[in-house]
Amino acid sequence: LIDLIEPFKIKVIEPVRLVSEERRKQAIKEAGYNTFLLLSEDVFIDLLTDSGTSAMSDNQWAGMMLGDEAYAGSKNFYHLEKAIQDVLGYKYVTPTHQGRGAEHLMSQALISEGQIVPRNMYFTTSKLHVNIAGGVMPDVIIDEAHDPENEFEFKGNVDLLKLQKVIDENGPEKIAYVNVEMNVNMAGGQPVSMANLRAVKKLCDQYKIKVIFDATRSSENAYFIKTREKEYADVPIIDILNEMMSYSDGCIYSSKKDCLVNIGGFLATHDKEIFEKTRSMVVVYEGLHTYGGMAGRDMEAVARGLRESTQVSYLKYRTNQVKLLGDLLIEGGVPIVRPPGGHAIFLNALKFLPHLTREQWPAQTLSAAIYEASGVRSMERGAISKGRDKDGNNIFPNLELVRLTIPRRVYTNTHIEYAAECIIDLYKRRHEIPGLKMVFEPEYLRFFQATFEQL
Ligand SMILES: CC1=C(O)/C(=C\N=C(/Cc2ccccc2)C(=O)O)C(COP(=O)(O)O)=CN1
Repeated sequence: LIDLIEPFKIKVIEPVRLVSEERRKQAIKEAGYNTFLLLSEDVFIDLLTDSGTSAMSDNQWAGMMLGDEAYAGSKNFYHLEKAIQDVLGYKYVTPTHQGRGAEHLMSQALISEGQIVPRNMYFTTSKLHVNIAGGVMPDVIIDEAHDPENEFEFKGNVDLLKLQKVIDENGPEKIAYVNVEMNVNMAGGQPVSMANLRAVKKLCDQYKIKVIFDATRSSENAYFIKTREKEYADVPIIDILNEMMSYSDGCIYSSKKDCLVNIGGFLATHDKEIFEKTRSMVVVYEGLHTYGGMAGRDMEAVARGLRESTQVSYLKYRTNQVKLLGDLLIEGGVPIVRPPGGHAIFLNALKFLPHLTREQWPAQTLSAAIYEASGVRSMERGAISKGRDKDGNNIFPNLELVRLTIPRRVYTNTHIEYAAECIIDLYKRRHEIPGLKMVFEPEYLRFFQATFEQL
């Protein structure tokens, strides 16, 4: 039990309720079988996302009362800048309203038309901002990441041969930067090893290619380095993070995850030129360079949350709660991506619903069926999220997944056990679940607003 014990006690609660099965059937139908379109009040346990859904600490809430809402030079910005310098080791900080703001600035600053941004594995908004800036984003992740059952403990790693091939085939000048995400979301929350980060930087330095991290879940990645790379077993998380970031020129960071806040983002860099480019743009798209679309109080909460996210007792509890869900589902025979990720458990919808064709959208079907059966909300992370190729054809990735994403410091292990029990019950009657057909498809990031009907 000691591995699961919460390093906190609860001071404030927010009531949740399980609406009737009849209401759930109606609600998911009204939402077009798209969990993004459900009303929060109809959701019992919300495992849609870990983004912006964490519980803040008393330390962070106290910080909210210390918001310096000066338009320019807010002291909370300097607290945020100092926290990033201390925890991540970057010298320069450009604040943004959330991760997409940082992705927008970074891609606009570094990419010119036709350039390439190799990334271990795509993330939807990251890829879209690279495309908007005129670039393309080929995946260079190791093959193991595409095999849900493969238990390699660093499935987020960059495949150095694939990266070398992209450089050789296109020439280093065509590479805008190499982009490495930590605890790779679309691969199942899978970490990158320190050894791999070091090797990627060494390779890129040979060609003077910049390395930009997506550090959104880097504290959890640091914890996996500490527990899985033996030479780091006794190294403090903050030192592991500093070393990780030393193998990059800069990062984008959606503070809504590991920084334990409900809104916020930033771009941080060692490179004065990147800083000056993005700092000049932030005033056009996000706000002044000392608030970037965040209130002073929000910057204070991020500064305090980033420091809190390096506590081993918290990271141990957090990642073990995710693993508890994974272990319960494995025990119940439910096919999931292994090993359990840092922020979520991903169900293998192809194996869960083998009677459906890809055009019946197994992952979309499963996420809707889970809600109807249990009031638990999950997120489709398969072909609907992947979208269409440049010829307009649907892409059907190996990883047709449903993500059960655990918010930080929010749910108890009883909630986790309830979700596991309901999904195991659903698995037993999986052949009864009908597929879906898409009846509305928006132009951008279709997974947010597409609607479906049962076949
Ligand atoms: C690795 C990574 C992320 O996971 C990320 C956001 N993730 C999210 C939120 C989301 C975004 C798009 C579709 C579905 C859900 C997540 O549910 O997983 C962003 C954008 O940050 P932003 O949401 O603050 O703009 C950048 N990088």
